[in-house]
Amino acid sequence: MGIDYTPKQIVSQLDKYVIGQKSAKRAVAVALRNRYRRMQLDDAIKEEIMPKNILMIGPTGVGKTEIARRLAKLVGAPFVKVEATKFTEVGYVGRDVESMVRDLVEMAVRMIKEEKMHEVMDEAQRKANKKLVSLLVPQTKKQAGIKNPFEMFFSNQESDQAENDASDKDEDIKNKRRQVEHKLALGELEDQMITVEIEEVPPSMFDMLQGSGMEHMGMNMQDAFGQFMPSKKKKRRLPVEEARKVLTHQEAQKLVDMEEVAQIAIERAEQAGIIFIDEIDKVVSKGENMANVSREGVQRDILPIVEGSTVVTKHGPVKTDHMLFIAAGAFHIAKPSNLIPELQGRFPIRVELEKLSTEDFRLILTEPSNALIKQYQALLKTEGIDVVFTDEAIDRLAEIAFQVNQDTDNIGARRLHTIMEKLLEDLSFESPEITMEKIEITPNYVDQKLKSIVQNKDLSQFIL
Ligand SMILES: Nc1ncnc2c1ncn2[C@@H]1O[C@H](COP(=O)(O)OP(=O)(O)OP(=O)(O)O)[C@@H](O)[C@H]1O
Repeated sequence: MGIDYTPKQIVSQLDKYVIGQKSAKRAVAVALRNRYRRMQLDDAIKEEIMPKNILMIGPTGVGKTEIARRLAKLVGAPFVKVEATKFTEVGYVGRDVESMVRDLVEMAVRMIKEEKMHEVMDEAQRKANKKLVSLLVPQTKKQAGIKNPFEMFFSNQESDQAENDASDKDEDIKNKRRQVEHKLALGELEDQMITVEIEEVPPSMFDMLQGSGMEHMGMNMQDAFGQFMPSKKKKRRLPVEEARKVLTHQEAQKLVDMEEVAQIAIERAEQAGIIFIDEIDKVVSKGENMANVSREGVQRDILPIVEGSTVVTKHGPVKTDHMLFIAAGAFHIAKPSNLIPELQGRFPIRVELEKLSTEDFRLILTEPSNALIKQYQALLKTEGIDVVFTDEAIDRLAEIAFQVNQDTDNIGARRLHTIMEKLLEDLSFESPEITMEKIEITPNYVDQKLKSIVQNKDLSQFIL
């Protein structure tokens, strides 16, 4: 799935979402292609080739995460983003570094489960429809006694004789079921209320211990306690239309072999997983005090995972050797050379991301497939309003974003989110009552909504 993209193809796909940042895009494209190249080799040499991890250096909000996340999506690779600062050294309270691998596997399991559920959807739907029929026309007299919508259609057909004569009754039920099936197929029973049983799977001991730094203990405890935590069943009354969705989901879950899912997920995480470690520069020490020593400890703990080790997860052991790690940081104060040497060696590809210019902001607002302006336009269109931005208005917004970033904190393209929200706040509130079909956003409109805030530094720190 996309794994055979050439680097050029990858870059051009990334261009759809991320403006500029050419060298970072090229680096991840090559890393991905190398994976594909490795796959073509025979096992002996394949095992020898380790992925070349990437260090992205650049200020906040310039597209580091976006590039990695889009890349993963493009090729169906499991992806997690973690903050290096959330980890503490082994033995201290906080997340242990291995949790990033467990999170990746969880992500892979969700992904594969979704894929598998999709594959069995037709069969699940057929089964759900069958179940709906038997809920609407229960088999036994006792069940038939439960008030159900079917009675509204067929209760007059029930007779004492049918009660006594088993085969007549069977025939009767068959007929009723056929009729209900027909009505269901025609969509005539969609609003009927029925009672369905919903199974709630309780969290496992392992899940409960996640994040407590005691996950490894959970491995054994899960076995010990698992049997005391049966799944709960809850009854809910729902219209047929909703009940069908619930039943289809339940049937699909039953059809999916979770052991197979776990196995494929582990393989996918091992071979294609991408772990994005943000704020790596914040765990860099200069060795001056205790706090710094503990930061270095985090790097030492991360090292074996990046070098390749086996992490125990509830789905089984996972090897990290061929996962791709992308570490990122602003490196304003610390430098990559302040990382412990072994870790530096594991991130041989260094790419710098550029600060974003006014022109970049203009492009980010308009060009990407998911550009903010397109998103707001789509939202307001649902109220029947066409919001049109003049080129000058977009220029003005880009200038404001740039200026506020300079005057307050530079949060990169994230500034555009707050600015757009403020700009369209009133319109979003009033749009259901507005009768105009087209609203033009002009530089004047932009100034009217934002100028006073931009000019007041204290205010813009809070609002924009
Ligand atoms: N070059 C860009 N092109 C398009 N959108 C961008 C770009 N840079 C940032 N954005 C948008 O800004 C937001 C933040 O970007 P992103 O998460 O990539 O930041 P980052 O560089 O990883 O920063 P941090 O390290 O603080 O997480 C996202 O919504 C992203 O879509």
